[in-house]
Amino acid sequence: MAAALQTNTRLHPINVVPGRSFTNPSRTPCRIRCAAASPGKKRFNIALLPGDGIGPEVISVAKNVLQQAGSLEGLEFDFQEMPVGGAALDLVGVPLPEESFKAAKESDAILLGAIGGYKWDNNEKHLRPEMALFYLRRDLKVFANLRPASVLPQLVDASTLKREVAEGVDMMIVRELTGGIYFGEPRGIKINENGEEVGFNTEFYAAHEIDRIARVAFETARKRRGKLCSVDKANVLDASILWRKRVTALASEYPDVELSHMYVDNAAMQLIRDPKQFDTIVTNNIFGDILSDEASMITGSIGMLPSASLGVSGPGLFEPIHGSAPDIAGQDKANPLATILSAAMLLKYGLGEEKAAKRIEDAVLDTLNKGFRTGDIYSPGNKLVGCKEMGAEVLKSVDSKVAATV
Ligand SMILES: NC(=O)c1ccc[n+]([C@@H]2O[C@H](COP(=O)([O-])OP(=O)(O)OC[C@H]3O[C@@H](n4cnc5c(N)ncnc54)[C@H](O)[C@@H]3O)[C@@H](O)[C@H]2O)c1
Ligand SMILES: CC(C)[C@H](C(=O)O)[C@@H](O)C(=O)O
Repeated sequence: MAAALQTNTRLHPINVVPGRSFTNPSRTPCRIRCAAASPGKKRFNIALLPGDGIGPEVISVAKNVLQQAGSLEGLEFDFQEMPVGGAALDLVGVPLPEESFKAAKESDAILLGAIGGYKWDNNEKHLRPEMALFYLRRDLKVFANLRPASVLPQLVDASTLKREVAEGVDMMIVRELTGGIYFGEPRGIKINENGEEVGFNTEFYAAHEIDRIARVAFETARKRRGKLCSVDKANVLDASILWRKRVTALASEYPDVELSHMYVDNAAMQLIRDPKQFDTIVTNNIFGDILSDEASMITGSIGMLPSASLGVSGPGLFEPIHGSAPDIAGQDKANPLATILSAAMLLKYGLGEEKAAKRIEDAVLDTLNKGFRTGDIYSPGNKLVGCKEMGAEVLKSVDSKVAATV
């Protein structure tokens, strides 16, 4: 298997900023040999963007799981690993090198680790690692961010909420990803008429942006338990008033979906009070960012939550919802399950390969059933493992499923 892994890994030279370049240890892909070696297999190009901090640790583990689950379903992957975020800043001076974007854009799907870290925290805004995420999301036009948050039976005791509150929680947060205050104009920092510095951003939504995310959410709810809660701040914000109006107008097209509305401050409270009341939540960019981090703790850890960012066409972007966790980076402490489950979402939503996705989901459950836990989801009586060992155990479970089904 290791040979196949290496053969399929494409490491390309990058030339981005004039006068500055770097070359990855170049290994030419052997397309002909690979294709000849496995006739009849479906092949996909996957862009791997490990990023910073724990990003490379969780991506390396998730890549192996993706490769193995895929190969058991007749899929072959050409992986192209490219720098983004702080890693790219250090190499070529920009957070999203053109070559990295090109590789992502031309791939069939993108798996991203995480971006950011203390080292670059004081950079000017356009030179912050996080800008890579904004450019990727905006330029790939992946406006719909699906963030599932389910309490797995194996992890009820890892939740910070009481068992009876956490047990059975299963929700999908549909976060608008390419609009709102993250991208609205005007924004900036300037000196006002009193000579004082002022910082400002604009929460901006056009009707079509609300409609398209609302449609994704209605469709999502329809395939789940048929309940959609739209979260806004329509008692204060004009953009939210329009949001609520458009979502309400669309409801007549989805009579099978029960629509409700909730103010975001109440939603933050209700998520902790009675999270089981939620099935599908649809909300704007910033509220979705905050509520999904909150929801992650109901499930036990932010290290558990995957995400899929999808547009109308082109590759989807798949990433854990957590960040680069600089406090534990390089210590083999990261929980790789959010990234492994993002790989499952990549297979399901990005490539339409549901069977391979299921293999990964089953393997994660199997690994948890065997009692393996990283520190963030550890509870007494289980076996504490690091990122690598957790990955190795999931890989074993992917394999053992084969033995059971062959
Ligand atoms: N999508 C992304 O790439 C993304 C998302 C959020 C934050 N960030 C960036 O990451 C950096 C750190 O941000 P932060 O500290 O606010 O959030 P974070 O998510 O990186 O970490 C918050 C806390 O959760 C823990 N944690 C996160 N992921 C974990 C995992 N897989 N396993 C175990 N523990 C985990 C961390 O150790 C930390 O204590 C910042 O630069 C931020 O901008 C990036
Ligand atoms: C790092 C940051 C820019 C990002 C966001 O706010 O979208 C993160 O919190 C996320 O959820 O992916």
